[in-house]
Amino acid sequence: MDALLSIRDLRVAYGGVEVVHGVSLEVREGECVALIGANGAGKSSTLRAICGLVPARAGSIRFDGREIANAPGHRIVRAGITMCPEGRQVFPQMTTLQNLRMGAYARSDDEQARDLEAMMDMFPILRERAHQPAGTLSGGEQEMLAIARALMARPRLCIFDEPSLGLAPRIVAEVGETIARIKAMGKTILLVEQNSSMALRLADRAYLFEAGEIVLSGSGEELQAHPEVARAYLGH
Ligand SMILES: Nc1ncnc2c1ncn2[C@@H]1O[C@H](COP(=O)(O)OP(=O)(O)OP(=O)(O)O)[C@@H](O)[C@H]1O
Repeated sequence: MDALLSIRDLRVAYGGVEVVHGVSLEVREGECVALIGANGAGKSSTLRAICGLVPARAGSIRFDGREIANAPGHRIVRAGITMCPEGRQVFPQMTTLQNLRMGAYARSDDEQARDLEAMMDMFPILRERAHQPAGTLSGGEQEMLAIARALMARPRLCIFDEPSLGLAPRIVAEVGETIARIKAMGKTILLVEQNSSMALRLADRAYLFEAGEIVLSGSGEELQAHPEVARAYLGH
């Protein structure tokens, strides 16, 4: 079976300086795939190129059999790719409810109402905070809101960029459980995470980035057991 997302020889540059040097990876339907590696290794730049937020200097990004490299952002969103961005990026002045509706602005009112209920059931704290400006929510609550807002788009591929960043350990565990639940719902997930042990526990497969290249790939378990990964990224 063809992968849902298939990247071949992707190169990304900022102002002529290349930071992603020919990356190839795949995400199959229903999989949770993690990208791990040190700060600045090129994981976020790879995600940004998939979403059309930075240009692909070279290479191919195929989603559901169609080329999307350098396609306009709205076409990529319409194809079914939704990003839950680093730093949550909720709209601080808008209420929780308004933020959630923004996730589904392109869909019918009936569908929106149904999904809003489903999200409030999945994240009871968001029901409690429904009419509160999102900027007044705690970091963990904002992360849940950002995840729920991404799901409101009913994505075929849900991309998470550093969902645990800056959160207390207890909340990080909650975010991990949430991603596991989303995976159990059958969603396809691409996850970038500094917390390598959480990412590798969640992931069916993972890729290790170093200096703009993929240097290792395998199942989450294989990478957890790999001596170099254990030493450099898991602190064992
Ligand atoms: N907007 C930008 N302009 C110029 N250079 C950038 C820009 N964004 C990222 N870079 C550089 O590109 C390289 C790859 O960064 P990227 O954010 O993709 O890495 P990362 O693996 O996701 O790390 P992090 O976890 O810090 O986000 C780094 O050297 C970074 O400094």
